[in-house]
Amino acid sequence: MSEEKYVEISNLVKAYPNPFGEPVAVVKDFNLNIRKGEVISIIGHSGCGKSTVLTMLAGLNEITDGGIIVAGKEIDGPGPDRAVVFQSPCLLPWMTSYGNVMMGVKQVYPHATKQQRRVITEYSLSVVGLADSMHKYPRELSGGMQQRVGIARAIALKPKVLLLDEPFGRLDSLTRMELQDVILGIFDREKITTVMITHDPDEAVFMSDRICMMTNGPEARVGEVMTIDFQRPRNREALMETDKFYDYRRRLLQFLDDCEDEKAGKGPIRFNQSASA
Ligand SMILES: Nc1ncnc2c1ncn2[C@@H]1O[C@H](COP(=O)(O)OP(=O)(O)OP(=O)(O)O)[C@@H](O)[C@H]1O
Repeated sequence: MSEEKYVEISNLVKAYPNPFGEPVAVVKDFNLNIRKGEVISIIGHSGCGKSTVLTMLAGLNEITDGGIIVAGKEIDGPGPDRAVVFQSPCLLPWMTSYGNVMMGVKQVYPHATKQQRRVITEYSLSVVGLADSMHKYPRELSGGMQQRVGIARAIALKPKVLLLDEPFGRLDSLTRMELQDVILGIFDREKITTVMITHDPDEAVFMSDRICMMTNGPEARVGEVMTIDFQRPRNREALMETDKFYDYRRRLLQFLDDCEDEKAGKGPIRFNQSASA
């Protein structure tokens, strides 16, 4: 298994039926290789197919054509090697934060002792800053805290790949920044290979090693991949003082503008030819 191609997405196609039942390829010939420990953001206009790609990676959405290999193994349905965090954490309301995380831990570590499971659960909750709220029920937690439980639940499974589908999408901007810092801390500590969907160019630049920009659908594909050359651990204030941050941000916005122009028939997208997947 190659560390350079820890995740290999090759010629991925997804077709959904249109109202007449005919297949329409929403995503077509989507190619991307992801290194072990790398953090990749996927950005693109609404409806281009970002969640479609992520749910195929999660094994929750059937692949029409092409394939995905994770750590040397072709994926075929969901598995504990890939943990997903959605916009809403969907916690079981009758269980505490601890209970919600423990539930997944029990499934993934059936042979661990009670003590080992307790350590994993408590560690995951403390990593997301919930050491003092482990025994609270979801109704006693704010939206941001609930999302922290969702993240703890995902990392407790020690996944090979962490999949984040707009994990901060429903949060106010302050909570969003707090959670971005929590996730960045996890990247630094756990070095989990991560694919994250976002609509926010600043978030993409701040958090990613590379940003995969998707063209508009139908037949959406990788338009350009931009490497974000900032050291980790990252500090928001320091990054935002660099010209590089704004150069990256400008390029992202330019790409998204070009996609809009292409859709409006104003001409082809001027992809950056030096970028590669
Ligand atoms: N189950 C489905 N059946 C038919 N069409 C679907 C289905 N799921 C998604 N689509 C269509 O596929 C396209 C891509 O949807 P997807 O949710 O992947 O886009 P997205 O980029 O994640 O959007 P957003 O940014 O708004 O969340 C959209 O046109 C959507 O309407």
